[in-house]
Amino acid sequence: MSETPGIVVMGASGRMGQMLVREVQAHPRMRLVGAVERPGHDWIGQDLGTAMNGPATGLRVTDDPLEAIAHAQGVIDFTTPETTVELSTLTAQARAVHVIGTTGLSDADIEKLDAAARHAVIVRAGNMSLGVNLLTQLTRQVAAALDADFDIEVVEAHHRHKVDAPSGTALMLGEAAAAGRGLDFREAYVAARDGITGARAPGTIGFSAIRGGDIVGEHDVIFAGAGERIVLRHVASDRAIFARGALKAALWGQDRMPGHYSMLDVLGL
Ligand SMILES: NC(=O)c1ccc[n+]([C@@H]2O[C@H](COP(=O)([O-])OP(=O)(O)OC[C@H]3O[C@@H](n4cnc5c(N)ncnc54)[C@H](O)[C@@H]3O)[C@@H](O)[C@H]2O)c1
Ligand SMILES: O=C(O)C1=N[C@H](C(=O)O)CCC1
Repeated sequence: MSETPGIVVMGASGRMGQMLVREVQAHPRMRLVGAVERPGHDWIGQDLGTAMNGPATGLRVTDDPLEAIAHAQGVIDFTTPETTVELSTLTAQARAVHVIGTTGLSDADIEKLDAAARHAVIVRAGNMSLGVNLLTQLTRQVAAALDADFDIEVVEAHHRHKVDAPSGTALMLGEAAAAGRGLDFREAYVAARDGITGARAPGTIGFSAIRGGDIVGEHDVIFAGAGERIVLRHVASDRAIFARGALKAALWGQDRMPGHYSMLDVLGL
C-alpha cells in the first residue's frame, strides 16, 4: 500500500467535488493527482486552483478519466449515475479504489458496479457521514424493538438543486428499517401520496421529500404509534462530513480484497 495514495476527484467543480478537492489537498496522507470534469465544461484545461479562485496548483482539469486514473490509487466520485457506471470499468482496470457517493443509481447500475467490484475495491454509500451510518444502525434496532403498530415514515429535505428523490440517505434508512422489522423493502416502499390515497397500508414504509434553498441534508425516521412517536433525526450542516467519510473510505480501501463495500464496513459499524 502506498503511504500517500494518489487521489483523483471526479466532478471537481461540483458542490461535493470542490469540497473533496480541498479535503484531499489538506490531508497529510493523500496526494491530489487528478481532477476530472465532464467534456465541454468551462474548467477543462484550466489550472484547478485558479478555477477554484485560489492559487495555482499545477494540476490541470481534464475530461479524460483514463489519463487521470493511470497514476492514481483512489478515485472519489460524486457525479451522476451514468458517469459512475462508466467510470467503474476504468477504475477496475486500473485497480484503483473507487469511492462512490453518487446517488440515484438504478438496480441495473448497481449490478454493473457489482461486476466491476470483482476486480477492484468499490466503497459506495448514499451517505458517507459517520452520523448517518450510525443512524442506520439505530434505525434497524428501533424497528426491530417496536411492533408493527408503529408506522415507519422517512422524511428528507435537501437543497433546490438535488435531482434525485428519495435521497440516497433516505433509502439507506428505509432499508435499515425494513431489515429491522423483517419486511421486504421493495414491497414496503411507498414514495408518493396524492389525492384519495385510502388509509395507510400496514407494513409500508413511506418516503417524503422536501426540496428548497441551500439545505445540506436533513433526515427524520419517524416511528408513529397510538399516543406516542419516536423520531430519529440527522441534520447535516456542512458537506465536509460527506467528504471526510469519502477520504476515509479511499484510505481504508487501499489494502482490501476486491469487493463492493459500504461505509458500515469502513467505519466498522
Ligand atoms: N454519498 C454522500 O455522502 C453524498 C453527499 C452529497 C452528495 N451526494 C451525491 O453526489 C452527487 C453529486 O452531488 P453534488 O451536489 O456535488 O452535484 P453537482 O451537480 O454539484 O456535482 C456533480 C459534478 O459532476 C460533474 N460531472 C457530470 N458528468 C461528469 C462526467 N462525465 N465526468 C466528470 N464529471 C462529471 C458535473 O459537471 C458536476 O460538476 C449526487 O448524486 C448527490 O446525491 C452524495
Ligand atoms: O446534496 C445531496 O445531493 C446529498 N445527497 C446524498 C443523498 O442523496 O442522500 C447525501 C446528502 C446530500
